[in-house]
Amino acid sequence: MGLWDFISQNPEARKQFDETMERDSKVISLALCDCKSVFEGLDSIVEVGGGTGTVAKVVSEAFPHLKYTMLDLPYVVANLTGSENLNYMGGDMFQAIPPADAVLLSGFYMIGMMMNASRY
Ligand SMILES: C[S@@+](CC[C@H](N)C(=O)[O-])C[C@H]1O[C@@H](n2cnc3c(N)ncnc32)[C@H](O)[C@@H]1O
Repeated sequence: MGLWDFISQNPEARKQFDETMERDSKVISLALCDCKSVFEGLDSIVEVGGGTGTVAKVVSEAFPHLKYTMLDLPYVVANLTGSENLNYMGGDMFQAIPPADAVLLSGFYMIGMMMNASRY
């Protein structure tokens, strides 16, 4: 059983995973907001595997002109509420990623390396 299957069936493991990711994501968010040039010229962005939306909330608030879409598995985003420029979307990145000027992947490389998963 893979990591995502395991934590989808174990709510306590998912909670601990999300809390760990959120702590990490706060640091990433602050760094991203300090690098305004990263978002220059972009009207839209899709964050793939954004978890509970820590990065999405901070970046979409800091850059209100940006149409921000955050994609994660349907059960992960089911109870998240977006804003004027932030839309949470449930789906499978291996099936479809909505079009945008840029794609943001945060935390995937590290997890992929840890899992040695060929899908990453
Ligand atoms: C390493 S975490 C990234 C955490 C996130 N960047 C954050 O700020 O908290 C990877 C995320 O990818 C999601 N994920 C896993 N497989 C996915 C898939 N096939 N399609 C979309 N999201 C997926 C997981 O639910 C998890 O939230």
